[in-house]
Amino acid sequence: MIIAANLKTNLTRKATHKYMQELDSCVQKSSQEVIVFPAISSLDAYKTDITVGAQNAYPVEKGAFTGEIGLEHLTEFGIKTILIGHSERRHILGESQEFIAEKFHYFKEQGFRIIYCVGEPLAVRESSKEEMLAYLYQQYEGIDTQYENLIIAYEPVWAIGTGKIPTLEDIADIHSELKKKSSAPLLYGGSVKVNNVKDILQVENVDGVLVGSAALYADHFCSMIQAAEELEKN
Ligand SMILES: O=C(CO)COP(=O)(O)O
Repeated sequence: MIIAANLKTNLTRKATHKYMQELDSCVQKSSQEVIVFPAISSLDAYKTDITVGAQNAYPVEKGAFTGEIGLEHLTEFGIKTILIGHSERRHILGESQEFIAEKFHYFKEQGFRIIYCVGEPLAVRESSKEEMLAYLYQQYEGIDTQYENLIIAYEPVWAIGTGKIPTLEDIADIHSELKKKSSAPLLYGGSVKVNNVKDILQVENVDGVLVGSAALYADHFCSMIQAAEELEKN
């Protein structure tokens, strides 16, 4: 399974290096695919089996895009994995579906592994299932759902950072619908914690998790990796 951590705007460079060292010993004993997306200031060529990904980058090699990093800043560290379409980039930073699709196309052309995020806000969730699926499917516009290096992450916006998660039946239902759009590995994200990760990973069509706040502690994230390991062994 794919066990991914999105550290968002957390952990200094020094703290991230300590985090990666602590996590590396846990990952050595695991057959799970572990991906960590550190803060941009902590990108580095870490000596580890953990895949390091970029939470964001501008769809150019380099250029006049103040405040952004481009392909060459990722290549410097051997980074070939990127998160695209996260709800915080959509709803807080205002990235349009058109620009997200442009980013997707650019990093696909560079052969990147892409974790592509989709998810609905609460108001959409509370409407009909048809409306919710229509909203989610709009987030696939301009995206090559057959791209061989694609991973999808379903992250209901109302579950991110709230401690609330859909019922396991709802996760199963939505994941089965999303699998009709793409056979790519499909992760669940949104308030994944040590105490619910095993249940979530056992849901059909859940191929892993994308964890935010609970992954900020290496020991907590390690126990989630171990939970996935135990499930695969049994
Ligand atoms: O946004 C997320 C991962 O990308 C989920 O965040 P939380 O795990 O903090 O809800």
